Amino acid sequence: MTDTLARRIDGKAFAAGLRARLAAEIPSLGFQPGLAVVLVGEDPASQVYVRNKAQQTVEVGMRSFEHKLPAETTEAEVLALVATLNADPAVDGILVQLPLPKHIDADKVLLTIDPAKDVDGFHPVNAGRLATGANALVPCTPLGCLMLLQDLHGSLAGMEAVIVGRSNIVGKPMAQLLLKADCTVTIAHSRSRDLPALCRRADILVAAVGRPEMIRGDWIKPGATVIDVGINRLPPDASGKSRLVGDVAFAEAETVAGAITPVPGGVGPMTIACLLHNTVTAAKARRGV
Ligand SMILES: Nc1nc2c(c(=O)[nH]1)N[C@@H](CN(C=O)c1ccc(C(=O)N[C@@H](CCC(=O)O)C(=O)O)cc1)CN2
Repeated sequence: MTDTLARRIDGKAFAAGLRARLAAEIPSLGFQPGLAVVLVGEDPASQVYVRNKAQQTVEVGMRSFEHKLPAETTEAEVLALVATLNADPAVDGILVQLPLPKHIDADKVLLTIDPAKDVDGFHPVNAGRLATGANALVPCTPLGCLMLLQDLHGSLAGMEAVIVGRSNIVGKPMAQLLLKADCTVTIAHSRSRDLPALCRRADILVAAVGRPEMIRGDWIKPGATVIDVGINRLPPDASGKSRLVGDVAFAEAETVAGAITPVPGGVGPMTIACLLHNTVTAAKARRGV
């Protein structure tokens, strides 16, 4: 524990700055990039995220195409919609909001998206490009984490990074990005031996496990930078209020860490800002700009 509290990394402000830079760039492109977002079903959190995506897309000066489909939509219908969007010249980016209803195979849907329009960066072609160091569309959440880290530290070369979580959406691409930035990278997970000791090695600790407040203060190396990707809504307390917490026990962690992302207001807002960034990247690449 240290006398001073960790610096709070303000993802909300950084995301606003990124959106402002995109809004300034878009009029000079000579064309208007378009983003199509597909939502299947009525998951309340997904509805909010999709609404925010559409609103922010328009705010930065791009075209937004929203496709809201009922929960009983068949897999074949979703695949047909993706095929139509692949062929639509006004659409530069396609995002299918996750999670999908259980009767739809998400991997099959993601595989159908044209890799050049895959602004989520989830298609195996983009995952492979990222892994081999080629130009790729990079998953938005880890890209946002990298931007925050580089803004804070400049070069990350030589730093010891530990990522807790091995998902295709966050853990694995985060590891590739940090490796590319010359960090020494460990991916830890639920079966890792002595997780607290592994975490204590980290100059950069990325928590992406989806378990509320699992990473405790005494798992953190004094002065480390902690990036909390978790967004967990706790059940309502006695007063009826529900609270959003990360995968890190924030009150403990901020007495040990050097810098930390809060939840909310840390990594979350970067996800949508990076989606807009990826759409502009995809739009330029499709036109050879
Ligand atoms: N196709 C995708 N599906 C999902 C992704 C994704 O990147 N692509 N990520 C998440 C959800 N998500 C965007 O889709 C997302 C999550 C959280 C936030 C955010 O700004 N969170 C706020 C808090 C919001 C709240 O109050 O609930 C914060 O952390 O400050 C934005 C986007 C799963 N699906």
